[in-house]
Amino acid sequence: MYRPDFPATPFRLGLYPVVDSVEWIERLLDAGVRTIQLRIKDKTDDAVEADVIAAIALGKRYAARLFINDYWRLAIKHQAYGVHLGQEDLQTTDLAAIRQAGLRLGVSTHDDMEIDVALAVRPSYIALGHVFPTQTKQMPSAPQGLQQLAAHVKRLGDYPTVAIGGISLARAPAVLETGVGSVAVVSAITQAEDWRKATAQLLALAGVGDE
Ligand SMILES: Cc1ncc(COP(=O)(O)OP(=O)(O)O)c(N)n1
Ligand SMILES: Cc1nc(C(=O)O)sc1CCOP(=O)(O)O
Ligand SMILES: [Mg+2]
Repeated sequence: MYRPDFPATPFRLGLYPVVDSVEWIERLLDAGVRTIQLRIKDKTDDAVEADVIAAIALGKRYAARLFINDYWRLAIKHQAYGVHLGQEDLQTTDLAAIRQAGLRLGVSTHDDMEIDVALAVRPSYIALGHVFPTQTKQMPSAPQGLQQLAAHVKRLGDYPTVAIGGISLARAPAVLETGVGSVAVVSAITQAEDWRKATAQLLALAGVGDE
């Protein structure tokens, strides 16, 4: 069986909001979230560096697991807890530098072949998406659905996993029933009528993750 070749995360990362600003990071950490990602798209490193520094500082202040999406050089430079990368990023990233710097690595996957690629990298966790249709990101593939998610979770055994894509409060219980270690959400929190209530309800279902 495969084991991570990057620093470990707990199997259960719990509720994992993916957000695009330092303001959201601070709000959600203050609301009790302990696994979170800063996902700012299509900017230069220079343009996002101040936000990356601020997000990492907040992650440390709240003893949270703060992942930086895409900007792996900045994540290393400022010592984030971890980095999240997509499949296409794997070809252009210095993975050894991330490992040597002691950062955790999460990798996106969307089917069995992408899981093979991810397992070859032996990241800290494997993200499984998109489970349901999503309005947040244009996806080239079809939603995998709960059955396929459950099959992936079973295949991966005790490898840490994160489900993402179209996960709402109503759908979260069925997602968690697959045995996946974490649910990552964007719109279920950021587009909620009452984000505090939505976060509290999702935390009650998915938890804050294990130590
Ligand atoms: C937890 C988690 N899972 C998947 C993704 C998607 O990452 P990626 O494929 O790199 O796509 P972008 O988010 O960069 O558009 C994620 N960010 N987080
Ligand atoms: C950023 C992202 N990555 C996905 C993947 O499948 O890799 S799905 C997704 C968007 C998730 O947003 P929401 O919770 O609003 O559906
Ligand atoms: Mg990415």
